[in-house]
Amino acid sequence: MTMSDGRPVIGLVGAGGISRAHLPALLELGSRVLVLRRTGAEALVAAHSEAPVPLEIVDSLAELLDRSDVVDVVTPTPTHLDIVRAALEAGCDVVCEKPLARTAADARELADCAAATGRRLFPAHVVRYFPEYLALKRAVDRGEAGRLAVLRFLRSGSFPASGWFADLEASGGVIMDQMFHDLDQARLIAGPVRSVSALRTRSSRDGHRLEVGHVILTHASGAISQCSGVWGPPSLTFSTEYAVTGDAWTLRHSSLDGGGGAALEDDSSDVLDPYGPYTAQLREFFAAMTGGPAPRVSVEDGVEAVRIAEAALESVATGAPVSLVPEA
Ligand SMILES: NC(=O)C1=CN([C@@H]2O[C@H](COP(=O)(O)OP(=O)(O)OC[C@H]3O[C@@H](n4cnc5c(N)ncnc54)[C@H](OP(=O)(O)O)[C@@H]3O)[C@@H](O)[C@H]2O)C=CC1
Ligand SMILES: O=C1CO[C@H](CO)[C@@H](O)[C@@H]1O
Repeated sequence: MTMSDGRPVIGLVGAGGISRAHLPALLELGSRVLVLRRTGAEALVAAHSEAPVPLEIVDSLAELLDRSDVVDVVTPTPTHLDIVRAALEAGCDVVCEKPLARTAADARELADCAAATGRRLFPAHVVRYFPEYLALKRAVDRGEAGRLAVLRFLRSGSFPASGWFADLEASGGVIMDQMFHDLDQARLIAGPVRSVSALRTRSSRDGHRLEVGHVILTHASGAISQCSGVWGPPSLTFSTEYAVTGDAWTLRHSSLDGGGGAALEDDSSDVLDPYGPYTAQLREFFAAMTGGPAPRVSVEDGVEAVRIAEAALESVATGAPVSLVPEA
C-alpha cells in the first residue's frame, strides 16, 4: 500500500444497501474515501457531509483503482469477479462482500489471482463478528456442548428490495445469498463438510414473494447441520436463531428473545465489540494489511463457503445429495 499519513486511500465500489454499513468504518480507517459514481453514491456522500476525511465521488472504475490503496467491493454478487480481479491486478488490497463470487470456480479464480498478484483479499463474512455467533464458537471450542451432534440454524427476513436478488442466476437466491452466513457458520463450528442436500421453494401470496431454503450438511466429524432460510413479505421481521446440540449440552440463541441466549454468557470484550460487527471486521482487515494478525476469515474460508452454497444449489436442481471432495 502507498499510504499517506499512515492510512490508505480507500475506494468504495457499490453505493447500495450494505455500503451504508461499511462507510463509517472506511471513514475512520482511510485518509480519503473515493466512491464510484453509481446509484446511491450522491446520497451516500451527502449523508456523510461532516466526514472526518475527504469523501469524493469518482466517475470511473479505472480512476478509482488508480488512486486507491484498498478497494471495498459492495456490488451485486455476479459483479464481484470482474471488479475484484481488476482491483487486485491494479495492485490494490481488496475487501469483498459475501459471497466472494457467484460460483466456486470464480471464487477460486479470485483466491488464485490474489496469490499471483501478492495482494490481500478479505471476504467479508460479517456474521463471524456478531456477538452471539462469536460466543457460540468460543463455547464450542471450550467444549461446553461436548461432541457436536446436530446444529440447527434459522434466518428469516423480508425479500430484499433491490431487483437483482430475485434473479436466481444473479444472486443464487436465498441459499447463496442469505443462508450463506449459516452455511459458513456450520462449517466454522462443526468442521469440514462432506455432503450437502437441499430443498428450495418459491411462491407468492397477495403479491408478496416467499422463498424458502433448507440445507442439510453432513460434516466429516459425523455431526449434521440443518440450515433454514426465509425471504418473506416486507412485514417479516429479520430474525436469527441457532441451537447447537452435542453430547453434553445445547447452546441456543434467538434474536426474538431480545438478545442474550445460552452462548452469550460469554461477555468478554472482544465478543461484545463496542464498534459493532461491520466496523469490527473492517478494523481487523485493515490491521492485517499493516502487519497485524491474520483476520478470522481467510480467503480459503470465502472459497469454501461458496463451494458449500453451490453444492446446495446443485442438490436443489438434481434432487440428490452432493458429495464434496475434501477441502485442500
Ligand atoms: N453482509 C451483509 O450483511 C450484507 C451483504 N450483502 C452483499 O453485498 C453485496 C451488495 O448488496 P447490496 O448493497 O444489498 O446491493 P444493492 O443492489 O443495494 O447495491 C448495489 C450497488 O452496486 C452498484 N453496482 C451494480 N453493478 C455494478 C458494477 N458492475 N460496477 C459498479 N457498481 C455496481 C449499484 O449501482 P447501479 O444501480 O448504478 O448499478 C449499487 O450502488 C451483495 O454481494 C450482497 O450479497 C448485502 C446486504 C447485507
Ligand atoms: O445478512 C444479510 C441480510 O440479508 C441480505 C438479503 O438476504 C443478505 O444479502 C445479507 O447477507
